[in-house]
Amino acid sequence: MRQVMLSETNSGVQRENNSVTATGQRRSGTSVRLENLSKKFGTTTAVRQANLEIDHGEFMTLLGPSGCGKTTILSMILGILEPSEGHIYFNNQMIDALPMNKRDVGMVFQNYALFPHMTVAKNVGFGLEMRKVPKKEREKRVQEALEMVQLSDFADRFPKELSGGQQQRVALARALVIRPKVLLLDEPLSNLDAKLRKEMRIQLKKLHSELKITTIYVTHDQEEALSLSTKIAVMSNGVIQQIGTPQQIFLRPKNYFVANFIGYANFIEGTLVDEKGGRFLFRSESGKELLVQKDEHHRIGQKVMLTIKPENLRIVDQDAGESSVNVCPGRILVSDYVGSTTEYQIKAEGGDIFKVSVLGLKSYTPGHDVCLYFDPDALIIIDKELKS
Ligand SMILES: Nc1ncnc2c1ncn2[C@@H]1O[C@H](COP(=O)(O)OP(=O)(O)OP(=O)(O)O)[C@@H](O)[C@H]1O
Repeated sequence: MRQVMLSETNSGVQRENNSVTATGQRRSGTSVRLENLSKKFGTTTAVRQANLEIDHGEFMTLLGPSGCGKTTILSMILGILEPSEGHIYFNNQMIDALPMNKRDVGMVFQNYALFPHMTVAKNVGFGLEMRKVPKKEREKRVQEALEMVQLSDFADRFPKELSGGQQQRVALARALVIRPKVLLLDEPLSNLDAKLRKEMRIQLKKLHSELKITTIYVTHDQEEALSLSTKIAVMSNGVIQQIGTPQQIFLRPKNYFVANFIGYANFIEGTLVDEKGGRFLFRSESGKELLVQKDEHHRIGQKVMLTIKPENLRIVDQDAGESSVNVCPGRILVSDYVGSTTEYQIKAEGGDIFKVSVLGLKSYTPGHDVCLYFDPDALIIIDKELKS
């Protein structure tokens, strides 16, 4: 996270697909493309060969743990950091040489960085004042921006007279008032409490569907990413591991890192040994055989991992399932009632421990013998190796 002043307007880059909303805000249609973008700080490679296409009006989230290079990517798009390699394009025009004040990019930071001695209206209008926008036009645009974030009645207050959520909305208005072609949001909700985060999330979503500004959002919170984004790029160690819609990422993680990061808790290593009834036959390292749905990315003979979510792994009675396909005997180790669900840890035959989440009160206590049912359609084949 860094703290920088907002960017300027009047880009030298050609504008495309821009129309004006009822409130005068430009519906911005700028595509952003990163091509083999890398950034090195001495011996640290913060971003490695990032390739990313962000369509007009898309809400793209960079999702990953602390230090994986998310802010570094935003900083290169904003223009405060120069890439070590690669290029950035807005509407298919390379902007590498375009200075920050010509990129027409708005940015909101985690710590909002409002000027404490200025009123809300002054804070929002500051960027326009710097750009010498005439007073009348400035006042009109400040009013519009405050309307967008529902803070019209707060124009004369000072930041210290606002709640955290309201301050963050001022920061958003300050970014929107310049009518940016691209909006960069760096963990903008992380300083807010859980309730406010949710409220702001809904507001951000509404605002994006109204304004359709191409938005790049940075977070390490998977729920936020899944709820807000039209696309997600999951990152680890400076490398983009997977790009897809929230559904694709959530239902079809590609590798161990992505699956683990978004909450798949059970992993089994083994090999795809055969094909049976239109499914792959998988043999785990402990010898357990499981049928799993086929996908076009894997082939027989390949060493892979299977993963399944705790809520998709089922507990069945021992008698019911002993001889059935994809059923494995096990013993309850831990049962933990946590509100609407009970979380079990079950030691399966062969020694692997699985997590199972079941709706409702607990039915089994530790020591109870059960069987686990691995639904072939809920088992997902992932790669063991990360992209590096
Ligand atoms: N100016 C700098 N000089 C040296 N190393 C840096 C600099 N800025 C970032 N880094 C390093 O680059 C890597 C990526 O940092 P970056 O801030 O992009 O991560 P991030 O994913 O945004 O993390 P966070 O979620 O904690 O903000 C980290 O290892 C960080 O220490």
